[in-house]
Amino acid sequence: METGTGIDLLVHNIGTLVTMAGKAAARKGAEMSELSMVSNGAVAISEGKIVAVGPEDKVRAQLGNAAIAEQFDAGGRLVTPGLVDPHTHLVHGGSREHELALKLKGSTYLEILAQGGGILCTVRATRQATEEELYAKARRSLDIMLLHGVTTVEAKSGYGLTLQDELKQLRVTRSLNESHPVDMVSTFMGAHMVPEEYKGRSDEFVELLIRLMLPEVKRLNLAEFCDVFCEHGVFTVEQSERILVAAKALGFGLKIHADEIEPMGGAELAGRIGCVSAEHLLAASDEGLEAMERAGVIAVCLPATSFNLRLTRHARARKMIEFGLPVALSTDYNPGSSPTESIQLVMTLACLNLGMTPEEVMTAVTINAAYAIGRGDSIGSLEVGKLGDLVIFEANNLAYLPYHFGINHVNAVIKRGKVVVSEGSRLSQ
Ligand SMILES: N=CN[C@@H](CCC(=O)O)C(=O)O
Ligand SMILES: [Zn+2]
Repeated sequence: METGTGIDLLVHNIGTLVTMAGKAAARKGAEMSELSMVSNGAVAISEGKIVAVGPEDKVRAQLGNAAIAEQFDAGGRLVTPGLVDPHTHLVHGGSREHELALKLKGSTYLEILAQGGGILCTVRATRQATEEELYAKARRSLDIMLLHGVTTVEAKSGYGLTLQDELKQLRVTRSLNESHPVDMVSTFMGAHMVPEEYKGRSDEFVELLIRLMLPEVKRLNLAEFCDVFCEHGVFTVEQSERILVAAKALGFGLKIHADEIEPMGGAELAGRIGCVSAEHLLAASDEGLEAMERAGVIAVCLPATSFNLRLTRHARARKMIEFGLPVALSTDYNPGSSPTESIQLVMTLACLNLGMTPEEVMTAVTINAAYAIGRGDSIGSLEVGKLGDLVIFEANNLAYLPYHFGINHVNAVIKRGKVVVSEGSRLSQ
């Protein structure tokens, strides 16, 4: 640390500090269990970034006589990097609680969709909503995410499916990024569904996406990634490839909802065209997972979705880790298949249903999630130069978080060096 640098915030008296410090890449295999933990730790933050981190005595020695503007006593608690939610459908109109009764009567997700419900129901509600209404609803969900320890969120469009309605969703994400403490990463997902007005003409809609929507979203700089729902009855592998290859040529990073329900070859496609991440993957083949591993694609598993869809099959996270794939976790927050903002619930489900250990889960919601949205160089671990994004948990060990489930363990959240949640439930913005 440079002598004379003033410290804006010193977080001290940390019982267990999970730094996630390590190699500058997504963690795979046994690396997913290496968390670089420190006992009796401290973190010093200046101008939003970490300037010193480690055992408290060493951090204090490093700070020397530097002025410390504010101190935060962590009270011996567990402190981790700010959690990262790398896959959400945050901005949308309406809700779909009526689908619960259909589900209980045995209707599947794809059956509800084929009957004009599901995503198409939310498309109608999103088209009807004003930008202000969408903003207010998404902001409430973003507050809940922050209260649960999430400091960076990816958000997809895909409930507009016309240029104007997609841009409306994307502008809401941009406004949230500008006005809310949580940092947003924006993804264009015009290929979330074929809209009703293009029923039976999906190739024409694919052309519209490629010729009109993608270039316009790029021109307005409203999204960094492009995502496609590659699934039976939605977009084929061939259509998904055309859209993603066009997006790549425009400079978008690529994501794909792959092999969620039916084995389609989506994981193979993700490897072939170099997606940054592939999501869901419940039905992905061994060959698909190997193709992803060779291309360095991050597997984003969404256990709240398989739980909520009452699926007996889950993403094969253990196999993925064995294959050397970096695994990330996310809520997949959306009004249909995963109406929850709670990343902490996801952490429990990842242990119980995917067989991941608490250490692997922590890696998956921090550093690997950060790499899944292209932010591995600035968030996801507590290292000098990275953002001062920290969560103070009402716990003194890692396993306690997934073990004691269904409640919010957050005591406080620090975003870019500012205390934005304190005493577990107060938003101090
Ligand atoms: N599978 C596709 N898209 C979302 C669900 C969206 C919805 O049902 O509204 C998902 O990732 O689960
Ligand atoms: Zn999704």
